[in-house]
Amino acid sequence: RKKIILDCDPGHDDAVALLLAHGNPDIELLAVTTVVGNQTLEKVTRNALSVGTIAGITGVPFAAGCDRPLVRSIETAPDIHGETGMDGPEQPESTIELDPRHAVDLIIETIMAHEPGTVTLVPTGGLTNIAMAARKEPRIVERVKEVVLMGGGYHVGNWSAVAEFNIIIDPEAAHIVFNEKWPVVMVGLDLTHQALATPEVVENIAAVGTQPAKFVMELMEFFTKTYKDAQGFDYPPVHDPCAVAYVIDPTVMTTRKVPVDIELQGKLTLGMTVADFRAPAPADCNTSVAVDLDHEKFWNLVTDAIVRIGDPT
Ligand SMILES: Nc1ccc([C@@H]2N[C@H](CO)[C@@H](O)[C@H]2O)cc1
Ligand SMILES: [Ca+2]
Repeated sequence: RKKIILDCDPGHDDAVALLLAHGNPDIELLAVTTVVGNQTLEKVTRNALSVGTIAGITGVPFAAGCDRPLVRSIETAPDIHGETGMDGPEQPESTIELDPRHAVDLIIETIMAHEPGTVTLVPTGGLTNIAMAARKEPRIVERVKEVVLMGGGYHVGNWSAVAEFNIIIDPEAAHIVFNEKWPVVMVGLDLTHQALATPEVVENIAAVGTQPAKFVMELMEFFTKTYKDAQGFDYPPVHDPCAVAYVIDPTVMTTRKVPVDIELQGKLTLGMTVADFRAPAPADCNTSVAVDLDHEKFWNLVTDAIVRIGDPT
């Protein structure tokens, strides 16, 4: 099984990523950590615990991390995720106790406790916790198998013309993560904008008929409305589970090995993930970007995970 740490900011799509990671039999979820992003740290942490409760996740530590970016001030996304960060469904009170450790320490301890090259880091929010972990314990960089992150976009932006939310809310953290010597797979908007929750997709999930399925359906109803109002999409792109899907089955998408660096100075381009497609990629290039999604295979993974979760509560 593939061991992962999910660092997230739930977030409607982070919630689906967590359900996919928990439900898929090939993934061993070692830890769930939260970071400020879609909403404040307090709100996204409450949301993560709610999803864990609904999914019946036990024996997995949940820890909260950084409550603001390394340098810049907090920027949240209530226009998409609402005031709670996961508006739409009723949220149960959590039955999961938050781990007392800081997320950065839980990330470090988890990686150092497992064989080198066996733990995959899956960030689906801003990269503040990941950057802090690499600075506090540089040895995690050569031990991590790979970093598979939802973020960026080589030709697409959503928080500016050329920058994506997870990167631009903490571009200094992103610069650290993309420039460490670990392998980075960037699952950006170019890919995730193909992961649309169409009515057919939502119907297939609703047909599972369980409480978690109902929860996802209600998440998607809200996400559909806000994505339409705020970004003019007919159907919402469910970004974060794409990163988990890649870890489960890399053939669910195509990738290109290209150098990627983060713009920190641009007036118009701050937070842009600048990908250099000029061939050939340098031999020491440790970054790749996701290009084409196998839509059918992806949504089958998500629906299958929800089926496997059953009705735990
Ligand atoms: N408009 C908008 C803002 C933030 C996000 C969140 N950031 C990433 C997509 O930009 C995902 O991780 C998602 O949780 C999605 C849409
Ligand atoms: Ca997210």
